[in-house]
Amino acid sequence: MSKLEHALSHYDPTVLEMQRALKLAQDTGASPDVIKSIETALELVDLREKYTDSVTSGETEVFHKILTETYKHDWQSLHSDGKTKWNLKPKMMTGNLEGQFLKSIVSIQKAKRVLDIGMFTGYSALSMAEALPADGELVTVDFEKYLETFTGSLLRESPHSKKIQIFVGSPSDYMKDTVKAGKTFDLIFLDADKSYYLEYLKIIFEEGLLSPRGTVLIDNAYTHGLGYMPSAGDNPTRRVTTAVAADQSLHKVVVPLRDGVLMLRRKTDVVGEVPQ
Ligand SMILES: C[S@@+](CC[C@H](N)C(=O)[O-])C[C@H]1O[C@@H](n2cnc3c(N)ncnc32)[C@H](O)[C@@H]1O
Repeated sequence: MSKLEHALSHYDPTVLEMQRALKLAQDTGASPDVIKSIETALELVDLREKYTDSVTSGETEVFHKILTETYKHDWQSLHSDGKTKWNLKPKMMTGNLEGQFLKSIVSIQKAKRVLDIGMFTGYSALSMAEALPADGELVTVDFEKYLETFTGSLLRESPHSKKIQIFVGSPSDYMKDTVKAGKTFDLIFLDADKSYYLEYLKIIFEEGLLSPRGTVLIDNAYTHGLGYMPSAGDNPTRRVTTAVAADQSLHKVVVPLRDGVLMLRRKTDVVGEVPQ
């Protein structure tokens, strides 16, 4: 598979387990029918992904460039040389399927102000910015100083970058300052370090960062299975999803797209009224 296909199967634990089962079946001399059946299951996953991609709107040239440049870059050396805090990896990009989903939500929401936490090379930021009106604004936050120039120049390839503002630093500081300044966001996408999400959600819902009728999207609700595998034990993903599931003020839905996207809204914004 070409790297640029940017498929989900590389982190779906079910697929990894099926690949393991296939190898076990081959190594232990299982019947040809068993081997064929496992191969068919793996092929079906691949076909489903290709089908999903073929029906979904395709990516434009600028996104192809983001993908290509991100895959070409030597992130490992940057990290080893101390130029990035995180060992950044191309597979961290949201990619076309999720990008188109984010874009749809921005347009359905009729959002004018969007906050993107975890910029990396700007795939999610630009996907959402493309759906904003001309006077819309998207702020993308990342703690990696290195990305300011690298991602900034990639984003400038698109005219929609005029709506994008890059903030390098701590997301909670940015969020708190925004609340103090009396500004809100209509859509907030979280795609960074999950250990901080409960703190972000407090600022978003309790301190008022989210506009009335706003929406929050949290990426990696599955986190390669950490959200639901019994063997995974306690981890940041599960702490966030457990807290969210218990919060009766929120309407929540896990969208099983790529690594899972958790959509949150205030329940009062979702539950309709009964006609009198
Ligand atoms: C999964 S990537 C984001 C991918 C991006 N949304 C996209 O579509 O390509 C996570 C990003 O979050 C950033 N990050 C991680 N921890 C952070 C933190 N505590 N504060 C700010 N940014 C952080 C990383 O530098 C990385 O660029």
